[in-house]
Amino acid sequence: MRKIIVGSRRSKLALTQTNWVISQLKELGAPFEFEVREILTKGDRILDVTLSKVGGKGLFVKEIEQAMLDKEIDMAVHSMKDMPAALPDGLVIGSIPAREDHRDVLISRDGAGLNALKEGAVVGTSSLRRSAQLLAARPDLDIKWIRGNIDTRIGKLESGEYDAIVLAAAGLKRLGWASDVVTEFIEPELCVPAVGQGALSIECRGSDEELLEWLGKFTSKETSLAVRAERAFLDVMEGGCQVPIAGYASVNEQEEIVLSVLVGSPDGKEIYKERVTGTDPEQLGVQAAEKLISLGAKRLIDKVKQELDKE
Ligand SMILES: NCc1[nH]cc(CCC(=O)O)c1CC(=O)O
Repeated sequence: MRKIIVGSRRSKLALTQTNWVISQLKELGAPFEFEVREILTKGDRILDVTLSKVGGKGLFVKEIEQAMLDKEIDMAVHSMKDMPAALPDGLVIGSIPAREDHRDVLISRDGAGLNALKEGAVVGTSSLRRSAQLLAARPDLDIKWIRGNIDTRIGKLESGEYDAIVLAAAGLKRLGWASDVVTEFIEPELCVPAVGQGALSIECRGSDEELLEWLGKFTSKETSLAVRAERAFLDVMEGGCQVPIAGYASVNEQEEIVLSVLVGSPDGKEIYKERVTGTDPEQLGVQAAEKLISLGAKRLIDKVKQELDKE
């Protein structure tokens, strides 16, 4: 029986996602043995500075992709939102399973939701996207950087370092946290999620037809369409981590893709937002990007990039 080596980051979330995919493949009857090989990525090593300053997207996937090209591993399960828009030659996304909750959540110490947080409350987040949109809704908030895994973040909230924290619902749910730890689920109308948030990407070599055949069996058609539209948008914007960029799509009852996108300044004072509907995911992503660009979003991205280069 062929042995599939699955590369994974060492975090609890990454290993949980990896083992979930393996169990799905086994349940489908895939004729493979599996071995999980842990890989330490740059994103895991760098914990002391904001990720936006050390090269943005791709930090969690590059080493894993190299190991796949070198045939040290055969496949890997990533959080879709950690994947850059472009894949290296030779690798493909073999499966996009059905999406987990796409929303961000707020967890506060005293049970106050976003609107009820006290004036100047300290809110922990590690994403410019969240910071921009939270500040657009509540300019008085004191956004403070927070990193570490979910347990660490909740620990920092409980110790009083923060009045509230904002993180992805999907991570919490996958790790089995009960939804009663959540104070408020933040809908996309208030905070557009990150491109790919809540979705998984199963990557393998494009030449591995045997594995691809099995991976294709648990692809979700709806999630694939949505994520393709979001990533086509991301590909045009090329924002990486430096600029707050958000994109979320779903498929409606008429089987059309509805894509909401946003670009803003980190302080939330300048926000560009659009919603487009269509049937071709790649065209729709490009159309959304062009709309934002015509509103002035590209100027904002270039400005933020220049400011970072100066530092
Ligand atoms: N930024 C890191 C990250 N990458 C993927 C998830 C889990 C949620 C997901 O799969 O989208 C998280 C945690 C978070 O944002 O709170």
